[in-house]
Amino acid sequence: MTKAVLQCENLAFKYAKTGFELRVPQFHVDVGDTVFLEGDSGSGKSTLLNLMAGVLLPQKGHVSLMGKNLSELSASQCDALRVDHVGFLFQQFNLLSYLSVLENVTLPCKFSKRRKSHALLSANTVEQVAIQLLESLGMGSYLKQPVSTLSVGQQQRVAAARALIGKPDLIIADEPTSALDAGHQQQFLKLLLDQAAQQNTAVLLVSHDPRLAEQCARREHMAQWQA
Ligand SMILES: Nc1ncnc2c1ncn2[C@@H]1O[C@H](COP(=O)(O)OP(=O)(O)OP(=O)(O)O)[C@@H](O)[C@H]1O
Repeated sequence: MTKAVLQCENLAFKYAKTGFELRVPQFHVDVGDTVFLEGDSGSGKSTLLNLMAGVLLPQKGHVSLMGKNLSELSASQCDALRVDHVGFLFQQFNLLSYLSVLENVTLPCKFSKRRKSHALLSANTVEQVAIQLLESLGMGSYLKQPVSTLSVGQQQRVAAARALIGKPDLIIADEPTSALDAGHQQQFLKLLLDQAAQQNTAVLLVSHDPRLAEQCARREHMAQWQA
């Protein structure tokens, strides 16, 4: 049986201020899955991602991560579950500018014992694992460099290595290629998906750009859930 990493069931969420409402009867990401979630601007992608991360809680239904209902967890339990099982890759990268490339990539292993112990299955130190990941993403010559001195495309690959380290069960990538030109978008996505496939990490790719769907196994559209 395929196991869901992430599952939304009968989800209903409404912002009191604007009245925008999202209803998601059923959505799931399975182990090793690659799902492309597309939607126009304002269709509720960020809202759904916040629900999936437990940052927003639904008024009805639930989101489960690794079989655990996020609405039943305390904020600290939710944070711990998220860092253990999910790597995030955002449009703005969220890298720490005062840290080196290597320090940024090893960060999740400082916050998650699980990610650290997974990383240490394939090498003696988390730094060695970070170097392997950075090399596979073509960033092996930039290890000690402060991230503030890198190009946008290079920062994107550092952020990808950070999301991948310690074999999380899922990577949530929100418009991760928006700062790249079309050729580099496909190339970056291929690197990310190849690496994720090697370590059996599922990827949920959220974007308004349908060209990115080609490399994913499944495709879902926000329009199906519009109230
Ligand atoms: N904090 C909030 N309070 C009230 N309404 C909100 C809030 N955040 C978003 N909305 C509304 O919810 C709707 C969906 O917004 P959301 O940011 O989830 O869409 P999106 O698909 O991520 O858009 P984009 O692609 O432009 O980032 C919009 O109509 C927006 O005005």
